[in-house]
Amino acid sequence: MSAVTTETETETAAAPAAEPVLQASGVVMRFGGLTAVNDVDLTVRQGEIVGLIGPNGAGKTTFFNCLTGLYVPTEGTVKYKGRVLPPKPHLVTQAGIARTFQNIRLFANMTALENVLVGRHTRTEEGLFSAILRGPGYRRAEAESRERARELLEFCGLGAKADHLARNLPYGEQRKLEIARALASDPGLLLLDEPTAGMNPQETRAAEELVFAIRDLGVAVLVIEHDMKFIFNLCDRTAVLVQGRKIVEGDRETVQNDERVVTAYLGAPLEGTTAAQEDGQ
Ligand SMILES: Nc1ncnc2c1ncn2[C@@H]1O[C@H](COP(=O)(O)OP(=O)(O)OP(=O)(O)O)[C@@H](O)[C@H]1O
Repeated sequence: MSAVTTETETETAAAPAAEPVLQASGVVMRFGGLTAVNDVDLTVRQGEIVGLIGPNGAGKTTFFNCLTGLYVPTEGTVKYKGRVLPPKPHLVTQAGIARTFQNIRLFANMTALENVLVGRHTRTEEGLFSAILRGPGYRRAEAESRERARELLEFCGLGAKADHLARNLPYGEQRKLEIARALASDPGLLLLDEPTAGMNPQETRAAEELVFAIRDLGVAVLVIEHDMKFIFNLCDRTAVLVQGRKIVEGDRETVQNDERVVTAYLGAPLEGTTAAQEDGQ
């Protein structure tokens, strides 16, 4: 190789070194006699969008809860950027993992901007006294937070809705607001739990673009979805959970052609497969 390295060569050489952002190893979650998550390993690397699919009750949300400190796994470890995560949700957020929920959890009587500001608090350093005294440090931090919150609303397509109450936003926009709020904590990894549930097809396509844009910001994404077309359009890799176990993980072809996956979905071809083939993908 020549001594002069072009930018392209540098990028190509750097690509295989993408660091793991998330490393879940041997994660088990038991509720009494029920093993909801059974010995699951999953790695998400910098720059990746990874899908997590599986039939209802497969353990997907429980696995998310294990990653975000809502549950302490019965067994196994979860590392973020090489460090074992503390099993407390606010510490996980502080470490750099943000999430959205399957059932939207916004502050209904607060504006869109205020909801994003709430998501920002883990990144503001002004303490209680500063807040009470409202000194220059506090005012500066607050102004910066507001500016960042407005940027995030703009980024998520909600720039014109900053002053609307969350409860008055259409469902699809509430989902986007959840994403804006999650991004406010400046995560390195974003976990999305069924981000397109209740969205119409146009909103779903727009959500796809938003997830690509988030990845392009340098945020790795792990997404649970039942919409297979969404998953296969978006994800570099997809893992399939069935009855708590990861039965397969790979690219679109690997997952779609795996007989165990087809069987798990009651023998029906995976939804989205036909559309994808028609697209010639
Ligand atoms: N807190 C809990 N206590 C007892 N059982 C639970 C608890 N949370 C989840 N479960 C059980 O664990 C299993 C996995 O549930 P989970 O919600 O993780 O599945 P899922 O794949 O996310 O399903 P869905 O696609 O329907 O959201 C289910 O049998 C569920 O009833």
